[in-house]
Amino acid sequence: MTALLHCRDVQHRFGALEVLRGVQLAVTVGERHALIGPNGAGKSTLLKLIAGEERPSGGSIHYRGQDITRYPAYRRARIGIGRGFQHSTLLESLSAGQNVALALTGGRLLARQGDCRRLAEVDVALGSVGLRDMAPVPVAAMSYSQRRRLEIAVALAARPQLLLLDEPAAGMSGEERGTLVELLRAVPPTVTVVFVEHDLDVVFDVATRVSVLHLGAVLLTGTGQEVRRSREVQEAYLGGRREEVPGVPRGA
Ligand SMILES: Nc1ncnc2c1ncn2[C@@H]1O[C@H](COP(=O)(O)OP(=O)(O)OP(=O)(O)O)[C@@H](O)[C@H]1O
Repeated sequence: MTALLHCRDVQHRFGALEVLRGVQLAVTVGERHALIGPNGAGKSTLLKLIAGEERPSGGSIHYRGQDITRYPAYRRARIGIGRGFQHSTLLESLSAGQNVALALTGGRLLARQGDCRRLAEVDVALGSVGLRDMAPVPVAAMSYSQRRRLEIAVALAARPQLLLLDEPAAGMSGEERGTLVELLRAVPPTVTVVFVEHDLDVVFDVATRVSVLHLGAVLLTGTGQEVRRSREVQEAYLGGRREEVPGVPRGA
C-alpha cells in the first residue's frame, strides 16, 4: 500500500549534535503509529521535521506522494498535517468552545448569536473528547487532563488527515490515561495518527504499529507484539529489562 507519509533517509543535526542519522519511516492511511525510544533519541525532533517546524539537514519527507521537505509548517497544515503539542498552546482566557472555534474558522471567533453550523461543529468536536459540557468554561479553569483532551479537539477541528501528537499522556494519572486511550481509539479511521509516547501501556493499547528510534535511526518498525518480543529493542531501549515491557512475561 502507498504510504501516506514517507520519511526517506531523514537526517538532522543541531550544530555539532547529530540527532537523526537517516530515519526511514513509512506510515499508511489509518495507522496509529507510535514513536518510542530512549530520552534524546530524536522522537520530538522527527515530529517537528514532519510538521515543518524544523528543516531536515538531509533526506526527504513525502506526504501523499508529494515531496514536502521544503514546505513551511503553514503549507503542511493546509494539506492536512495537524499538530498537537507537548506543551499547551491553548488560549487560557478563552473558553473551551472558543478555542475549538478558532481552530475551525482559522482564527475567527464566532459571533455570540448565529453561525449555528459552526456552533454545532464545536459541540461535536468537544463531544468527541468528552468535553461537551465544558464549552463555556475558560481554559484557565480546566484541569490538566481536560486541557490535554481539549488540545486534541483543537487539533482535530482543523480536520487533519495526519495528526501528530507529542506525548499525549504526559503528566496524566492512571485513570486519565485510560480516558485518553479511549479517545485516541475513537479518532476516526480517516485520520492517521503519529504519536510520540513514553507510556508503553498507552502505546501498546493504541498503536497499530510502533517504530523504535535508537541512536538517531529506526531500529525496528512492527506491531506492538513484534516490538515487545524483539530482543534488540529490549537491549537498546530497556537495557535488557525484559520484565518492564507490558505483555512480556519474565523469562519469555
Ligand atoms: N532546538 C534544539 N537545539 C539544540 N539541541 C536540541 C534542540 N532540540 C532538541 N535538541 C537535542 O536533540 C536531541 C534529541 O531531542 P528530542 O527532543 O528530539 O529527543 P526525544 O527522543 O523526543 O527525547 P525525550 O523522550 O526526552 O522527549 C537531544 O539531545 C536534545 O537535547
